[in-house]
Amino acid sequence: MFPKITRMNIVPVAGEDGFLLNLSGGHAPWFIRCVLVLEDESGNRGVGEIPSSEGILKGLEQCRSLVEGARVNEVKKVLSQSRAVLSRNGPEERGRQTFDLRVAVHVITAIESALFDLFGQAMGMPVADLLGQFGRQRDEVEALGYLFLLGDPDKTDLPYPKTTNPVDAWDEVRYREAMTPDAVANLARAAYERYGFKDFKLKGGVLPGEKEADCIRALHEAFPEARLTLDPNGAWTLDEAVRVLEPIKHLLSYAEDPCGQQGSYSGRETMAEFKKRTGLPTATNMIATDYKQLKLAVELNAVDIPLADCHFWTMQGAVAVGELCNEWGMTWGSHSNNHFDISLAMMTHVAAACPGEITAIDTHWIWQDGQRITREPFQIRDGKLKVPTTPGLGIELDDEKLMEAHQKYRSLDVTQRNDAMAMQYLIKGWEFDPKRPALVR
Ligand SMILES: O=C([O-])C(=O)C[C@H](O)[C@@H](O)C(=O)[O-]
Ligand SMILES: [Mg+2]
Repeated sequence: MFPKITRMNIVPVAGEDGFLLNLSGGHAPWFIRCVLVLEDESGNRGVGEIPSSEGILKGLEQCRSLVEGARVNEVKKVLSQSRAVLSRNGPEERGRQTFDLRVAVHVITAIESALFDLFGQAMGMPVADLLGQFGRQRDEVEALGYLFLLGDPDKTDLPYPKTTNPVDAWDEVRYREAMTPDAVANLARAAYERYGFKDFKLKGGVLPGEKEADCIRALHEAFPEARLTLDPNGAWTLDEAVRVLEPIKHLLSYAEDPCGQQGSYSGRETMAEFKKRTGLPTATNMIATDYKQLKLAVELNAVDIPLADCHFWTMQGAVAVGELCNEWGMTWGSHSNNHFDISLAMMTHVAAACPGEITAIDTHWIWQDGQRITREPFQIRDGKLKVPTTPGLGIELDDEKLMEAHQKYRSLDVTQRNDAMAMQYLIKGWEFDPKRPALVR
């Protein structure tokens, strides 16, 4: 008999973040996540990490009675019951922010991750080996260097982290203003030195498009061999996207959400048109975020690289997208938001189980590196993450660090990401506009 789950702990947590800029505004000095910890009768613990919001915390509570008392091998039963309960809350929208505002899919993922962690431990198998039709497909997962334009923290009175004892170039640059092509190339060099990335992505949707194209030119000059992409989160109109990216298309491997919903045209329609007009492959974490959207995106030939982040596709869902991509001649990739080391492990296992050639996964980890809630966070070396061979997710929770992160959450009095708050220090009264780069006001 497999052990029963005796306890479900829902632990909202917070960590430190820099002044990272994007279409939604500027990151606050903190980021908010939710950790789910399941304990079973044999004393094992399983964990999951997702974004946090009041809705998500409530959604997890709604599933408590389905999880507690279940056996650790009842993964599918618990997940389908949870799905049914959550569906009664009504339909949900991703929204137009750079981040996904849905509840149910995140709640399911937290439960799924913690259950697979426990089930894997009971079976003596790593989660990657249990996922998808084929299990583990690789022992190392490539990650990309995820770069951001950075606001000047000294223009705010917010408690942004400061580096006191830099150990390397990355520590020198990660919390300082970076608004020029040179500064972006410097970030890439410093990140390369520490992590060995072969690919880079620049978060756009901040400056006028042409200025961001100049940053790509600087990145190419610094790393002529690197696969590069620019992601304005759909801020540009179709014409703007073509105008900005056509001159640098030979430097880009693909364009991520260059345009999106525009007037009466859907994001899938404008992206399909963008692909026709430029010949550039496209990636998205905005217009193919569930099966219906993915079907429409494929029918319209709008997307080459669905960035199926397990946090909003579920772990099994993300691998299913990877399997479809492999069959349909598309390329699987993963999006990310700020995250702790549990999510890093979840994304690594998921990417390991996707068959065929996949693209380097996004991770915000480089901005959080040094913080942890597990004893030994996975490391990025030579641009890669090793997929563990130990049972479950292969991580061990550090209770003291978890409590520290929870105390930080409690001290903040915020329950959800809000990038407008910090942005208002740079532009008084700043408000989100999905069709205008953050500093174009
Ligand atoms: O690829 C993306 O769209 C993201 O990583 C979305 C995130 O919300 C990003 O914009 C951020 O962290 O500011
Ligand atoms: Mg994106």
